[in-house]
Amino acid sequence: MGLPEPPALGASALPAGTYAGRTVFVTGGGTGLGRAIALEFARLGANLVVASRKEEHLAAARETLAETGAKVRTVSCDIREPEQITAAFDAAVESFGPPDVLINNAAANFPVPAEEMSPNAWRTVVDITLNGTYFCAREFARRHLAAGTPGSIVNIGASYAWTGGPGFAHSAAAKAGVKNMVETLAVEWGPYGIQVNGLVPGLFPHEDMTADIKGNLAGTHDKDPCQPAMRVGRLRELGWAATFLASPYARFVSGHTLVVDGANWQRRGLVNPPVVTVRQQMGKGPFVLP
Ligand SMILES: CCC/C=C/C(=O)SCCNC(=O)CCNC(=O)[C@H](O)C(C)(C)COP(=O)([O-])OP(=O)([O-])OC[C@H]1O[C@@H](n2cnc3c(N)ncnc32)[C@H](O)[C@@H]1OP(=O)([O-])[O-]
Ligand SMILES: NC(=O)C1=CN([C@@H]2O[C@H](COP(=O)(O)OP(=O)(O)OC[C@H]3O[C@@H](n4cnc5c(N)ncnc54)[C@H](OP(=O)(O)O)[C@@H]3O)[C@@H](O)[C@H]2O)C=CC1
Repeated sequence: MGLPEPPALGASALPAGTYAGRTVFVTGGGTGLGRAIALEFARLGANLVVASRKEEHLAAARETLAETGAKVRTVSCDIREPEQITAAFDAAVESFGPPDVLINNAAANFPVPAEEMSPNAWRTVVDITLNGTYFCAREFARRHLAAGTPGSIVNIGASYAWTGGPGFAHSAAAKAGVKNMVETLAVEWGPYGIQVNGLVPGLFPHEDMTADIKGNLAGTHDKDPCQPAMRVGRLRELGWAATFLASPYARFVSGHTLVVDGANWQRRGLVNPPVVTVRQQMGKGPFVLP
């Protein structure tokens, strides 16, 4: 049986128009989870700013979000580059005024045994996932602090921030940093009216997943018997969680990371299954020095 299906796409837990006149800035909002989150804000009346590197992803955001009637601005931006983030926020202000909400969703990840990872591979993932998230939060907060206006930040995380992530040493370490940053920034910026929370998706397969991650999830299916929920997440479930966390109804929720994963990360057996190394899971033979 498992956990019941949620209400249909288009239903909302929040009143219609909750985000009317508000602007939401979503990094990586042209694909996958970022786009699903942006869509839920758009349905609730927000203006959307979507920032990422690739024009094809920005075009996908414009197409999806236009269907809701929302006003959308897309801007090319690599979140590793603070000056590009500043320019992206300038573009947002030009279109809609200062963003009220920042969804720090963009991230990078690929499976690789830790002993095989190049220094540049480590740096790249940490630079996008941890540094980029901080640079965006910094840009958002500096503008609000200077103007004396409130705001809300939601950082998208991953549950291996707590557990570690064999095969994902770079991303797991970066996401642990992202979760820790939520707790620090919520305290530092709360006095200025800025709420900072985290949102951790469980398994939410989608068509935009990179080939690496798709390969890693081969065998997963809709009614996944490996999940305590006996199913994977539905994208709208994440959209509802994000729009709640950033809404007026969650103003006293800050410094919290909400996990939406059907309890998957808590899963333990009475008896441990045999250990299968990351190399074996990836079909690799013994490590040899190059
Ligand atoms: C699982 C559940 C949790 C999910 C969490 C998620 O985040 S899902 C979200 C997932 N979504 C995304 O990740 C979307 C965004 N991801 C991306 O844009 C790319 O995957 C990126 C992260 C590589 C960045 O691109 P870029 O053009 O900036 O970088 P670049 O191409 O120049 O590579 C830099 C270095 O990395 C190396 N390297 C790369 N791949 C592999 C590999 N498979 N193996 C080993 N190494 C690899 C590459 O060789 C190079 O090192 P070198 O050779 O110089 O020593
Ligand atoms: N899908 C899942 O099951 C899970 C996802 N997550 C997290 O959810 C979030 C979204 O993941 P998902 O939708 O699956 O992944 P996607 O690969 O679909 O999305 C990643 C997005 O980040 C953008 N991005 C990547 N690098 C940069 C950069 N340097 N600058 C600006 N934008 C960038 C990409 O756009 P572009 O290429 O145009 O730059 C893309 O839109 C991530 O934080 C991920 O870690 C966590 C746990 C599970």
